[in-house]
Amino acid sequence: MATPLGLSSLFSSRIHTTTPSLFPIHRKEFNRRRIILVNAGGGGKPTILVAEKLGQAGIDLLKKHANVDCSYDLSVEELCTKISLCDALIVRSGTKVGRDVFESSRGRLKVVGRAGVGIDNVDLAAATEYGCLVVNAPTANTVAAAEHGIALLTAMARNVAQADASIKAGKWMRSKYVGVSLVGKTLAVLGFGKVGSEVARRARGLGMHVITHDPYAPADRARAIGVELVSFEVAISTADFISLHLPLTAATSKMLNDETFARMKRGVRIVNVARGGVIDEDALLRALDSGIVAQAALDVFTVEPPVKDNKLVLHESVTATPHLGASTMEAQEGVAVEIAEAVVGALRGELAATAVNAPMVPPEVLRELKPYVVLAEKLGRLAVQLVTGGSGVDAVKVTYASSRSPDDLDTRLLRAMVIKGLIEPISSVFINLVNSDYVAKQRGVQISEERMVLDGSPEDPIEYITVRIANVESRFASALSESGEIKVEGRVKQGVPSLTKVGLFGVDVSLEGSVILCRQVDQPGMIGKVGSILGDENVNVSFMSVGRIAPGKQAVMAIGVDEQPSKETLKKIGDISAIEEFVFLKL
Ligand SMILES: NC(=O)C1=CN([C@@H]2O[C@H](COP(=O)(O)OP(=O)(O)OC[C@H]3O[C@@H](n4cnc5c(N)ncnc54)[C@H](O)[C@@H]3O)[C@@H](O)[C@H]2O)C=CC1
Ligand SMILES: O=C(O)C(=O)COP(=O)(O)O
Repeated sequence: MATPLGLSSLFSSRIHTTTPSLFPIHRKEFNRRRIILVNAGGGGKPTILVAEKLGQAGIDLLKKHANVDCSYDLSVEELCTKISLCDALIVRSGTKVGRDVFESSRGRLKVVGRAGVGIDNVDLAAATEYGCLVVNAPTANTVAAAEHGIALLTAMARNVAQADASIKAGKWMRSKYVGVSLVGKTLAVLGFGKVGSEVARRARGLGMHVITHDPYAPADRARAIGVELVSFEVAISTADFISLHLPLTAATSKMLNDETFARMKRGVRIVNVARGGVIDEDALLRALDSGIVAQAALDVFTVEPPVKDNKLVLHESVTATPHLGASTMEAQEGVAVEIAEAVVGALRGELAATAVNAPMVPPEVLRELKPYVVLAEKLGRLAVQLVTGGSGVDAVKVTYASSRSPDDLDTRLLRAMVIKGLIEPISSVFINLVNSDYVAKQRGVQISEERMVLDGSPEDPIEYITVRIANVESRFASALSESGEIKVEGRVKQGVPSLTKVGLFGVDVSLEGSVILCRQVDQPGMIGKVGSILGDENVNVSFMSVGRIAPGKQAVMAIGVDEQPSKETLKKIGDISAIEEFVFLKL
C-alpha cells in the first residue's frame, strides 16, 4: 500500500547542509526535519509576526494554529531582527518587505501574507529566490475600495472636505463651494479589475457615462454593466473624471505625467484610490496649477505617509485621505480572515489559492494530480542519483505522456517537483514550488518539457512521465537510453507512484522506501539469491521485478526495500557473480 503522502513537501524546505551530498536524506528523516523547521518556535507551533493592525477575527484564527507576535511600527532593523524567529509575516501596505527581510530570515520565513490587494510593498523577486511564498487577500476589500472611490468622487465634485474645513473655521461660504454635477458626465475608469468594475457599476447608478481602459479586461464583462472598453488615448482625452484602479507595476508607474495630462480635457478631475506611484505627483501639481486638472482626490501617495508640507496634500483643489480605501470595519475583518486562512494553510503546506509567486491550482486539479506530483519528485530524485559524481547536470527533459489535450493538463506543479527531486539531493539549497525555476536557472540546469499525446481514454491525467538527463555519465550504465541519456520512467498504478522503466529495461517497483537496481545475466534463481541476502540482514523487501531485453540476455532487477541495507549487505549482493552492476538509490 502506498503511504499517504500529503502535498506538504511542495512548500517544505530542506534544512541547509554545508556539504552538498549526492545522496538525499531519507524521506522519514526528511519529513521530521521539515516539521521541526516549519514548526520552529515555542510550544511546537509556528511563529507568525503580524506587523500591522489586523482584524481581531484574523488574529483569533492565527492564534489557534500559531504563536502570534503582534508588533506594529517596527523599524527596518527591528523587523529584520525579529524575522529570523518567524515562520510567517503578515503586513498591510505600510511595511516594506524588502530583500533585507528575506536575507535576515535565513530561510526560516516561509510565507508573507499581504492583508489586502497591492503587493508592491513586497520584493517578490527576493521572496521567490528565497523560496518564500507570498499570498494576498484580494477580494475582501474590493467593495470598501470602490465605495471610497465613489466617496472621493462625489466629495470632490461638491467640495465637501473644503467646505467642511471652512465651516469649522467659522466661515459660511456658499458661493465659493459651488460644485459640478456628475450626471451625464464621462468617467474613465483606468483598470477594470475588481475595484474598477465595482466603481464603474456604482458610477452608472449615478447617471454617469462610464468608459474604461484595461488591455486585459474582456469586453463582454464591461458591456454587461453598460461600460465601453476604449483605448488609453480615448479614455484620457474624453473623460471629465478619471478614476485609477491599476496595480503599481513598471508599466503603470507614472502613467499620468506631464505628457498625458497635456492630452486631457481642460478641467478634468482625477480620483486615485490605487497607488500614488501611478501618477507623477510633480506633474499633477503642475497640471493643477495650470488648470488642466481642476481637482484631484487622492487616497494614496508615492511616499506614505507623505512629508508634512506635501504640496499636493495642502493644495486647495485636492481632497486627500490617508490611504483609507480598505479601511471599513467589514473589509478589515474580511481581509484579516482571508489572509489568516491563507497563511495558516500555506504553513501547513497547502497550495494557496491566492498565491502571488507560485502556481495557483484549483483544488479539484490538485486532488487529481497529487500522486503524479509525488511521482515527478521521485523520478527527479532517482534520475539524479544515477549520475556519476562530478558530472554536471545541465540538460533535463521531462516528457508527459497523456491522452488529454495539452490545454487540459497543467504541468507547472509537476515540473517544479521534478526540479525539487533533481536538485535537492545534490545541493544545499532548499527548494519548493516557489523557487524551483529560479534555483534551476541559477544552477544552469535547463529543464525542457515535452507533451506526448496518446490515443485512448483521457480518464487519467497522465499515462507516464519520463525524466531524461543528457550529457552525463551514469553510475549505472543500464540506465542509459539509446541516445546515451539517463532515462527513468514512471506511472501511477492504482494511486501508487511506480518506477516502470530504467534505461531500456522495463521494471515495476513502487516508489517507496529505497530501490536497489542490479543488472545481471538473466538466469534462474537470482531473485531468490538477492532476496535471501536481504532477508538474512532483516531488510524488508517490498517489491521485486525483473525486466529483460530477451530470455537469457541481460536483465535489470529492481528491488524495493523499506530499510537501508548495510554496506556489507550491498557488497554481498555486488559479489554475486551474475551481477554485472548495481546501484542503491534513496527516494
Ligand atoms: N486605497 C486602498 O486602500 C486600496 C487600493 N487598492 C488598489 O487598487 C488597485 C486595484 O485593485 P483590484 O481591482 O483589486 O486589482 P485587480 O487586479 O482586480 O485589477 C487591476 C486591473 O488593472 C488592470 N491593468 C493592469 N495593468 C494595466 C494597464 N497598464 N492599463 C490598464 N489596466 C491595467 C488589470 O488588467 C486588472 O484588470 C490596486 O492597485 C490595489 O492595490 C485596492 C484595495 C484598497
Ligand atoms: O489592499 C490594498 O491594496 C490596499 O491598498 C489596502 O491597504 P491597507 O491594507 O489598508 O494598508
